[in-house]
Amino acid sequence: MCNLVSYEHSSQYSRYTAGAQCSLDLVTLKVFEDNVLAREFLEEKGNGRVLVVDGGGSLRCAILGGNPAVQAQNNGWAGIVVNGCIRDVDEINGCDIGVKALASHPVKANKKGIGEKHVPVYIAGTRIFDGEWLYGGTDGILLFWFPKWSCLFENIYELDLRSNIVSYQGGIVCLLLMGLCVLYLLHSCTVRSVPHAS
Ligand SMILES: O=C([O-])CC(=O)C(=O)O
Ligand SMILES: [Mg+2]
Repeated sequence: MCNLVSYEHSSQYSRYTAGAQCSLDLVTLKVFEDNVLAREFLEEKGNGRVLVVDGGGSLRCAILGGNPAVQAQNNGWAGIVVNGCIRDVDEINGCDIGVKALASHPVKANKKGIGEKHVPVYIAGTRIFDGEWLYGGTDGILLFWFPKWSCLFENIYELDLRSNIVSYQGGIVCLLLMGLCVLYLLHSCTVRSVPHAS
């Protein structure tokens, strides 16, 4: 297990957790030691989204630097989660966006533009899908399977970028509830289909 360090502007992360707005849909990106696609994303309007960059956990160079982080702030992104390293940490900490990464590294990444956008990624034991919703806070990150209803099911799963602890408790409760609903529906149908003996 790797130690994940949190680079975050605390006010931003308290903004993530304040009020159950459920408004932070995430965008996924899979790259390896290359920062071009992340920069491309952050040049777009963020509209309060969070960019989740799976850099394969590489600790050999930084796939996010200060320039794109500033751009992300100016373009209205809410945060960036990096399964890899970042550089220009002081500049990033000065930005009013939440950034979480594994560590910092002074070396720049490649600029070949290789990677995949909007694909499922696997970070800290958790599969993360494009379009899911995310809350980031100083305690870690909460992800929600289905956006519109996610407010109803807190803690569907938790990705803690400091300790790598993933909690499925809420998800299990949610699955049990759904299972009970299915059983109830099946039971109702069965009862209705019994012919009257008269
Ligand atoms: O220029 C780079 O590749 C990385 C960097 O420091 C930045 O984006 O600010
Ligand atoms: Mg820089």
